[in-house]
Amino acid sequence: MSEAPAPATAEDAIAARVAALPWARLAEELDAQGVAPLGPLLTPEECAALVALYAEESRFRSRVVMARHGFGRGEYRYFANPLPPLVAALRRALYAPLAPIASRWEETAYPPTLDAFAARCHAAGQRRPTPLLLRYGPGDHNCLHQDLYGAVAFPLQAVVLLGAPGRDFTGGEFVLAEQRPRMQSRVEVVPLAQGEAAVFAVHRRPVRGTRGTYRVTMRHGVSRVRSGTRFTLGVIFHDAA
Ligand SMILES: O=C(O)CCC(=O)C(=O)O
Ligand SMILES: [Fe+2]
Repeated sequence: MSEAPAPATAEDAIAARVAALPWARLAEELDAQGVAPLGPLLTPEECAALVALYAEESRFRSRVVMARHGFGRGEYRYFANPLPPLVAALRRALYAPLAPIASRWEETAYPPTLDAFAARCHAAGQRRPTPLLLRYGPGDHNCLHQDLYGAVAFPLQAVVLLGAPGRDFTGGEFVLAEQRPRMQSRVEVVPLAQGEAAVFAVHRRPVRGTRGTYRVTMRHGVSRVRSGTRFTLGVIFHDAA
């Protein structure tokens, strides 16, 4: 038999897709830029199924209207446990190859599996799940921010664009800003197509300079949506207090 067996479940399919990514090259890109586009990760059907969940209130533990908090304009909802299988699979599969990078960056040992890291979060009182769906309409945007929810933090997170730019919405670019000590800030726009993901630094990353390694501060956000509605899935690995 020459063909690989078909994955038994949707979770297996996600795990196989994540495992097939070029992790050595992605690690180099994360080290150099603090962000790495992963390319296509979800099918248009999987994206549509996640967008459809947005209307199902019982799936979520809380809803945030961004303007009320000065976070920008738009809305997001944190999934309740149990997470949708696709989201749980993506979170678990992405954690494993990112843990060694996170350990290097923070000079500490992150556990090799998401379950073990979740246990660490829970022991610190961070028990609420953090994966979320975000929805932006015309004029909406997400101010530069860092997704930290307690003392225990994983330094990398992922985002998946669920709609098609140009068809479902215009504008709404994902952006990162890097603040270097005693220097002006640098921005990076990360173009994504429907179903494509990017991994990026949550709050800081190490940069090798001539006098050793120093840390730069990272923030991410979304530029103004010009038309249509933009949905994303955010995958944060630490749970919230
Ligand atoms: O909507 C986006 O592209 C960014 C969402 C975000 O801030 C996040 O996933 O943490
Ligand atoms: Fe965020």
